[in-house]
Amino acid sequence: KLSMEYYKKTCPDLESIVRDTVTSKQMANPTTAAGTLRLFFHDCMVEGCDASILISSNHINIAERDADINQSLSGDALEVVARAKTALELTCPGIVSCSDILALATRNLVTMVGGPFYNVRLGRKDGKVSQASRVEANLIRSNRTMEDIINYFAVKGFTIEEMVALSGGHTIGFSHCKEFADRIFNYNRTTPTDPEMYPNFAEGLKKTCANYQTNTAMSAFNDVITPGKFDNMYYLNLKRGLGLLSSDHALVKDPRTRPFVDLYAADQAAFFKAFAHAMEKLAHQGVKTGRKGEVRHRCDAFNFIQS
Ligand code: HEM
Ligand SMILES: [Ca+2]
Ligand SMILES: [Ca+2]
Repeated sequence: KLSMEYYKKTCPDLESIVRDTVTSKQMANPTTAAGTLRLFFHDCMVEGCDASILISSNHINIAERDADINQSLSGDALEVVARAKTALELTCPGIVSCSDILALATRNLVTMVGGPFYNVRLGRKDGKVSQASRVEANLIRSNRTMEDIINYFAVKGFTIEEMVALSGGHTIGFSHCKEFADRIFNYNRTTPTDPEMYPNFAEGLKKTCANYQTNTAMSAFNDVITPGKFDNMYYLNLKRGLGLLSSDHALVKDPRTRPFVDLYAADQAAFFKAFAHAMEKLAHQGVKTGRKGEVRHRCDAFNFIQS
């Protein structure tokens, strides 16, 4: 359904316009790459890769962006897509969908910070539904069991190996303290801190997050060793007790996921190959073509609501 040549005639400069926009944004704001990767994941898992995540709420609709789990999505990520859209509307107005822009921007940003290149096929249409109430059932929280996480990804069509590879997205970016506070302050009745966390790491996190309930912006890097570089350090960290989220650490505990953690920790090329493959699959999740969607004029509003 999707193709590499989709905009070849109608917008031949698409790739270079997206590349230029993304490069200057990432250089000015180095957190853009991680923010955009997470934005893309949250888009594709809810209504498919259709830019439903980019819609703003208005008086008649509470959009996905306003669901609790999406409150922490990156403003820089939303902005890089909006900037690319503005540039594209000047060159080829009404042609390129916001969902294709997000897919391309994500790939370029992952590659820019050191991750693998993969092909992004194009021709997605933008969705006409974006409801906050449909988000929670389609995304998963880091405090869930590995059983739940495996099942969640299976329902979306991903194998255990693909899930472990996609979790490697946490090799970049950060998490707010509330996402892992239970692991350091409230682990169980016998100990406040997960004893499987590397002690100095846990101590550092406790300091960073000491006032997290009042200082809600406090956060920690997902990959404490190479937070800005897309590499396999995430898996090496997991083996040393340096995983941040409960769902990260659970990957080394569960016998179904552990072999893949070991493989990707030992072999970055194997991780890159698996990640690239899984991202291509993610990018095809529930895509809409033809009349099932539209090409938005602006990424934060449906066409039919615009005056
Ligand atoms: C097991 C499923 C997953 C869970 C439970 C999970 C959970 C989380 C949580 C709680 C955060 C922190 C959000 C914040 O506090 O701002 C986060 C951040 C992030 N996640 Fe995931 N995630 C999962 C899978 C993925 C996947 C599949 C990707 C992409 C391939 C991904 C990419 C990211 C990135 C890049 C960040 C950092 C965002 C930033 O720095 O702005 N995650 N994730
Ligand atoms: Ca979506
Ligand atoms: Ca890293």
